Amino acid sequence: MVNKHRLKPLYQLVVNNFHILVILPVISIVVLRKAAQLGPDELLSRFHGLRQVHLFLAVFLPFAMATLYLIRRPRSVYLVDYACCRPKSSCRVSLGSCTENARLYPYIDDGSFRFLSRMLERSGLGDQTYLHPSLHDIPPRCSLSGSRDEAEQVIFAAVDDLFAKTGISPGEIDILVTNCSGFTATPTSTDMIVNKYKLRVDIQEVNMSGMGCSAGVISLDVAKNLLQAAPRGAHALVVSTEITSLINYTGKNRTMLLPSALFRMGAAAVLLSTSRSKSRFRLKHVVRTITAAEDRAYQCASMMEDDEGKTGVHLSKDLLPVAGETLKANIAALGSIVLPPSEKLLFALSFLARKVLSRKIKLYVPDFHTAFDHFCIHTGGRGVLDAVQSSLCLSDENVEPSRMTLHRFGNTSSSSLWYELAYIEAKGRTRKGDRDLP
Ligand SMILES: CC(C)(COP(=O)(O)OP(=O)(O)OC[C@H]1O[C@@H](n2cnc3c(N)ncnc32)[C@H](O)[C@@H]1OP(=O)(O)O)[C@@H](O)C(=O)NCCC(=O)NCCSC(=O)CC(=O)O
Repeated sequence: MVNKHRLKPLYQLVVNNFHILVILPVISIVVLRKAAQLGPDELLSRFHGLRQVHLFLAVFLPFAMATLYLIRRPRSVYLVDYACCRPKSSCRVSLGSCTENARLYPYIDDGSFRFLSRMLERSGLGDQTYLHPSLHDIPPRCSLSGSRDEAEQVIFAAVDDLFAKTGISPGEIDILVTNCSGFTATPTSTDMIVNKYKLRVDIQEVNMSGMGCSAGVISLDVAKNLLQAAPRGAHALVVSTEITSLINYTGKNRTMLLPSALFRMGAAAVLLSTSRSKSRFRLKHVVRTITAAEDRAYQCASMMEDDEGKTGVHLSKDLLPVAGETLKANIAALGSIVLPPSEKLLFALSFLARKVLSRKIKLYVPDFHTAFDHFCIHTGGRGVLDAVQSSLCLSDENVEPSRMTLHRFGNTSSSSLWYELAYIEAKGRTRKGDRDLP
């Protein structure tokens, strides 16, 4: 019997190197046969027959086209370094203390308490995640000043660390992009950073809110686009965070109780540049997939009031399937750019077979290990990680950085992928040339 595991590397070798293994030899054979048919005298006389203008065009045109391509292609964007906030140890909360506190909240009934404690148990969070001190109180004290304090704590800790790591001075920052879904105060978090670090008056700043965990990657894309339009060597500072202490839901709606079991304090600061010097990573592709046009996707995570007028964040049960479908669409778009021809061909064949032969034929799930060495999957909750692992056929080792980040830091929303990258690096798993999927 043919061993599938031995056959696949051979198949990949042939398909991925088709041009070297097949096309180049075929062209060489055709050219050599033609040359042999003509003979050396005929070849020489044809060569002498070439006019200077032909030779000039043969050399100049490819050279001119290559130069034009190099001038017009978008500048590469590099990730100089990144830093993740580790909140003060006084902010640490164990699952036990979360449960004990919840039992004492005056507004929580038995049903809500049982649900919350079960969700805490099943969430995938460990005993060392962080919440702002205002949420340690019984009942929690949620206020604008508390949230501003949380924002300052996590953002400044991450940015201080980044400046210290990179040795860059605040005056060298040209672009500032921040994202935080729930906390949108005036002055904004970008102004908070400008004021604290006395950034230049002419920096370009963008402050994004309400965009959830996806905003981390969207911020990178915005910073990348701004950098490509800025003078060469410019620097962009991207700060991603979620502030947990603005709202504490006091109602009984389960979909709105769930966030308090999952979301935790955290932030990451990232320095990007179009200069390669001192950079650690290259930002290769950013693919956005926006599904807000569909009502089900639009409504799956929203800040709202329940029937009793109590404000909270509603996480619909549809969120998991919607996230799965969106991820699939996003990966398909990304896959068409990054996957090797061997995987694209298998996918195309399974797609054709499904269309032409039978709908029972399963679509081939590409082997993403052929395009990526590490996976940073958003730590949405244990259920999110389980679903992504099974739909992308990832190994336990692939999702370990996400599970460990969820365990250690909880769902820190848009900053979670940087904590995962930090985990991968701390474990010494990255090598030069590795490719990461955030
Ligand atoms: C919460 C979980 C860890 C629970 O794990 P379980 O294995 O117990 O899950 P389960 O599916 O069996 O569900 C257990 C019980 O919880 C209930 N349940 C599950 N999801 C619910 C929801 N969204 N609202 C209300 N109830 C919910 C189920 O009905 C069930 O109740 P019963 O047993 O009574 O029938 C998991 O379901 C999970 O990770 N869900 C995804 C959480 C999520 O939406 N994350 C994304 C956050 S947004 C985000 O991350 C983006 C951002 O940052 O902006």
